[in-house]
Amino acid sequence: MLRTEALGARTEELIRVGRFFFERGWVPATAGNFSARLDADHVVLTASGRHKGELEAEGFLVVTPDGQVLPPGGKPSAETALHLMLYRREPRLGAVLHTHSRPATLLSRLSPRGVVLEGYEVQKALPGVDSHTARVEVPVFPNDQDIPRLASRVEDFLRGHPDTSGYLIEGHGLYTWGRTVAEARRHVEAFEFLFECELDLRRLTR
Ligand SMILES: CSCCC(=O)C(=O)COP(=O)(O)O
Ligand SMILES: [Zn+2]
Repeated sequence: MLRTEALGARTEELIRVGRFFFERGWVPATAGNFSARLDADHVVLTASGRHKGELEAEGFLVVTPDGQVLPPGGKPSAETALHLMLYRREPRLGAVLHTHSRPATLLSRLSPRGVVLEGYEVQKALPGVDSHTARVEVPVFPNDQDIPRLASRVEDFLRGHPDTSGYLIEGHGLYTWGRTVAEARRHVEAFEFLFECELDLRRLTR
C-alpha cells in the first residue's frame, strides 16, 4: 500500500532539487530526470519532457521497480529503465539523479574511455573515498537511444564494479545515486564540482 505522506515528501524534495540544479545550469531545456524510492514496491519519478526547474507535483509519476506505471496512463521519463535497474540491484538505494551539465557533457566526450579524478579534496564527498590521493574512476558509456540496452550495459559493469557511485554517458550527462535524496544531491554537487575543476585544469595546462 502506497503511503501518500512519503509520496508528498519525496516529491517536494525532488522539486527543490530541480530548482537548485536548473539555477546552476545542470538541467537545461527539460534535460535530466529524478527519482526517489517510496517503499519496496514504489518509486516516484519525473514525467518525460518536464522542465526540471519548474516541476510541480503533477510532473511526477509512481512506477513499480519492474516499470509498471501506477495508475496506468502517464508517460514516465524516457530514461526510466536506467533508474529502475539501480533500484532493483540495491535495496538500500533511495534516490537517483541525472544531470546534463556542460562539464559532464564535454568531459565525457574528451575521455570516452573513462574520467579519472585524483588530487581533489572534494572527492571525499563521494562514498568510500577518504583521501585526495584516491583514484576515482568514473566510467563513460557510449550514448544509446535504446535505453534498456544501455541499462543492461551499465548493469553488467556495476556487477564487476559494485563500488561505483556514478557514471557518465558520452555527450549526454551524469547518473549518480544515494540512500536519500539529500545524499544523491550531494553526489551530484561533488561530481559537478570535480568535472568543472578537471575541465579547467585540462584547459589551463594544455
Ligand atoms: C532534452 S534532453 C533529452 C532527453 C534526456 O536526455 C533527458 O534526460 C530528459 O528526458 P526525460 O524523458 O526524462 O524528460
Ligand atoms: Zn538524459
